[in-house]
Amino acid sequence: MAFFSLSFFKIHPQLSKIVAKMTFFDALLFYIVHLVDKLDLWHRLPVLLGLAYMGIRRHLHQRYNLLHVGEINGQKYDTEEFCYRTADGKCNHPSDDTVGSQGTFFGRNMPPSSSAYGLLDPHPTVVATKLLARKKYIDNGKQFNMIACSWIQFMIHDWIDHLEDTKQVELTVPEDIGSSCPMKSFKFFKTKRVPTASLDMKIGSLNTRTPWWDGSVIYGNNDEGMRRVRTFKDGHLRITRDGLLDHDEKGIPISGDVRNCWAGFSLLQALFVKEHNAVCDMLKENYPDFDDEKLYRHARLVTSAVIAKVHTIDWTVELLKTDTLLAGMRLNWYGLLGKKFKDLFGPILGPILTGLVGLKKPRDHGVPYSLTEEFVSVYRMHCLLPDELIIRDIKSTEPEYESPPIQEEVPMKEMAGKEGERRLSKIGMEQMMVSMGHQSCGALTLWNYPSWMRDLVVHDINGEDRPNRADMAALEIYRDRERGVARYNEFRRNLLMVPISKWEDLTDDEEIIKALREVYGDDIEKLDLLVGLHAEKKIKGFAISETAFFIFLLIASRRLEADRFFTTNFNSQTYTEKGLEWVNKTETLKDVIDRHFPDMTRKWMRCSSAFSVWDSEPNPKNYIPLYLRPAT
Ligand code: HEM
Repeated sequence: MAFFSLSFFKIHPQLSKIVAKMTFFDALLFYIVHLVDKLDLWHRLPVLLGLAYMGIRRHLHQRYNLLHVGEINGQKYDTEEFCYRTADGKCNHPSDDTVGSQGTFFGRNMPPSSSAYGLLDPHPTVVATKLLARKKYIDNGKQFNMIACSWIQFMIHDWIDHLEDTKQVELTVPEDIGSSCPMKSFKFFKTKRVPTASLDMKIGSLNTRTPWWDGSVIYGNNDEGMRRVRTFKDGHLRITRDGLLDHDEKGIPISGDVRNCWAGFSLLQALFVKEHNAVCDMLKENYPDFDDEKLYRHARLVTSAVIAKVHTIDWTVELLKTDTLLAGMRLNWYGLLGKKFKDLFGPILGPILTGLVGLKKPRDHGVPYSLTEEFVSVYRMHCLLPDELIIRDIKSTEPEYESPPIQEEVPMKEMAGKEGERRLSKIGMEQMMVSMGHQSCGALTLWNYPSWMRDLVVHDINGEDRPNRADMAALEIYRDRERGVARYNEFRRNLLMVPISKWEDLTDDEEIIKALREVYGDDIEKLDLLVGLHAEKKIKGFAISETAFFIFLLIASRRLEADRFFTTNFNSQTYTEKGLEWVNKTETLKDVIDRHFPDMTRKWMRCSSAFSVWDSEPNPKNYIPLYLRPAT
């Protein structure tokens, strides 16, 4: 019926303003996308049509949702000389050595928020208490396990972290909700705001990690970090005999990034150190004249590509479990013609037919590569974390594929920081991996923010405990506002989405609507982004909101196509023939686990991906070719 009402054809004035700046062709594409959105249709279309929709949307975002922050003043350099990933991310962009290096600006996907609401409107602790705080743990069912949860933290610590100011802020809980808050007040460092020489974006913030997909989570973000983790023998990284990370005299792990670590996160770091060292050994065997430096550089390229591939065609496919997204993610890596064609003939036919990886030249769509403020905000996924980690007894003599029995439930707080490291060394790598594989992680929904994170010991950049604890739920609300990230409805409009016009457009849940009214009244424009993302009705199969997904659609491709080492230099000259073969033969996290623990998945994993709950059913066989499948 909505089809025939006048309001159906109306476009929000902010959207009209954006469309007015588009070319005629792009405006036409926008109207197609907008019509499909109004009918809430794209995710219900057959795979090929769904892909076409995503292709058009990504094109529009590449044109209208990439904003550069800061100056562009790097130097030209010799790309032949720097045909490896440098310690601080310099020398990747083909003509500007600084793009994407440590300490460069976060970009933006939209202008800073234009709303006039204050930093404390409504108070972040009120939002946290009334809308975010966990009432009862809600999990993700069989779709996503604790390895998947740790994986995304592993990625975040590869890509992004904001530089802090030396000035502190104190948030004091208003009296009327005081009794329901774990802390009466808490102090934290402001985000450092840095002036830029640019006229459009006068201020921005800096990324202390290298935003490239360069494995900095295990290799470090600069020369000093890189030196800490290397053994300088045979290209290897430091690891202990039990296969876990080494620690310094204070008990802090020695790895590329150690801030706010917990046992599940350091487990993945250790797994990929093992992977790096195994690549070094393979290279040494095949290229005996390679010295330590050459082995290290090539193994870093290979291991970073394995990480990027696992994320693209394994993790993301489990996060967004529909045929259309399975096709979309495989298309990004292999193209429409698929793996067999690409393995045989190489990436010869451009992005659509043979994928983004291996393109002749990197593509940044006219905007130098960085990760963005909005990307950080949609990755605020602390609700994935449970209250307890369930440790399984893997020595039990249960028949194959039955879940190993529960041995112990450990509060997550005890699995974090130095205490978590101590516990992990007792549990060991195998038992921890199998346990995490069998536990579902938390769902990204309201009232599911882990209570233990509302009184959290936070780390500084060196992994040391800070004296001031934080209410993370309230802090996250504050951070988005402080950084000028648009609130939910403005965010949607800037992303060319249909805005909500009443709470009922966001959710059918009456209890949630009542709580939203209590906090924001009837002012839907005031709704915080984090709350909106967690309240939004989800597309079937998606563990995240559609709004967050559209940022992913843009950035997931960009991380590959803007990187010289996934495009021009994704070849056997740069990676070595055997190195490239290693990447091409590794498809999933299961492949990596199998390499280092040959019996583990055979014995304990029943499902198809290491990111789903391990005792769940494997994906059913589907004889219809992927691209010809109907709507799911
Ligand atoms: C035990 C596990 C974890 C702990 C203790 C932890 C703790 C923290 C802390 C203290 C911050 C900085 C807060 C601030 O000052 O703004 C932070 C930031 C962040 N965390 Fe986590 N986190 C954990 C897991 C995760 C997971 C699973 C994700 C999933 C995506 C995640 C995503 C983020 C993001 C996106 C930021 C913002 C980074 C930035 O501001 O640049 N974290 N986390």
